[in-house]
Amino acid sequence: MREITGKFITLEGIDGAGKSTHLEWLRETLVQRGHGVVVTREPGGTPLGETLRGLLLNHHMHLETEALLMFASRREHLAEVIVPALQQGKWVISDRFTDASFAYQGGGRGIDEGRLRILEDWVQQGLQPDLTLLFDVPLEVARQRLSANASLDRFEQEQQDFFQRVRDAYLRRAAQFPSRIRVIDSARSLPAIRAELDTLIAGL
Ligand SMILES: Nc1ncnc2c1ncn2[C@@H]1O[C@H](COP(=O)(O)OP(=O)(O)O)[C@@H](O)[C@H]1O
Ligand SMILES: Cc1cn([C@H]2C[C@H](O)[C@@H](COP(=O)(O)OP(=O)(O)O)O2)c(=O)[nH]c1=O
Repeated sequence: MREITGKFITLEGIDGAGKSTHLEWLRETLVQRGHGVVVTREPGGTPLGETLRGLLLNHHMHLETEALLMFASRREHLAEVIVPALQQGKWVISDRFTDASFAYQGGGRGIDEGRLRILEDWVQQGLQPDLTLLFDVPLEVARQRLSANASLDRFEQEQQDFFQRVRDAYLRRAAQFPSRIRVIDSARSLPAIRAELDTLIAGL
């Protein structure tokens, strides 16, 4: 297998935390530094993954089916997009990755963490992001930001207690992997957040 020479950055947080807002800025900043950059997302990132995303965001399904499809989409994404780009020395930025499965399917839906770890090992075979930016905001702030958005998907329509469990699970995971997952206080102004992101990516 070819060596991995690129860097893998993932963005995480509850819906409305501000991930998408920072994604384009991050891409431009890395391009300005001379890196080849691939921006992608989960669920999705490949033609098959985008079809699975449509089902995951709109169809009701058993909670374990949901978890399995998230990892099926991820398997395809790694094989078709993430690993080849990293082998070419590119920097890959993914809007969500496996921490989202631990937060939403684990924390939110209550799937046993051990089962998710089996899927993680199977699909990733040890590959982990170099840096995960966890955009963290209180639920009320995220809800207010989302309310500007007219059509909410199956996850965004969940109740506050669901998002509280998701946020708590993200923060537990950040405490478990402190050198990989950096918690960004996303209730601050955009310039303040960008200054912190700048420092974090400079350290990669
Ligand atoms: N730091 C911030 N301050 C004020 N508004 C923000 C901030 N970050 C994001 N927003 C706004 O909140 C909304 C949701 O942000 P978005 O990036 O789409 O969230 P996510 O991708 O995490 O669901 C958008 O309207 C965005 O402009
Ligand atoms: C990657 C992933 C996403 N999700 C959920 C979280 C989000 O609510 C949803 C779609 O993510 P996202 O792309 O952040 O939604 P949007 O485009 O509306 O900002 O998928 C999981 O539940 N598990 C996962 O493993």
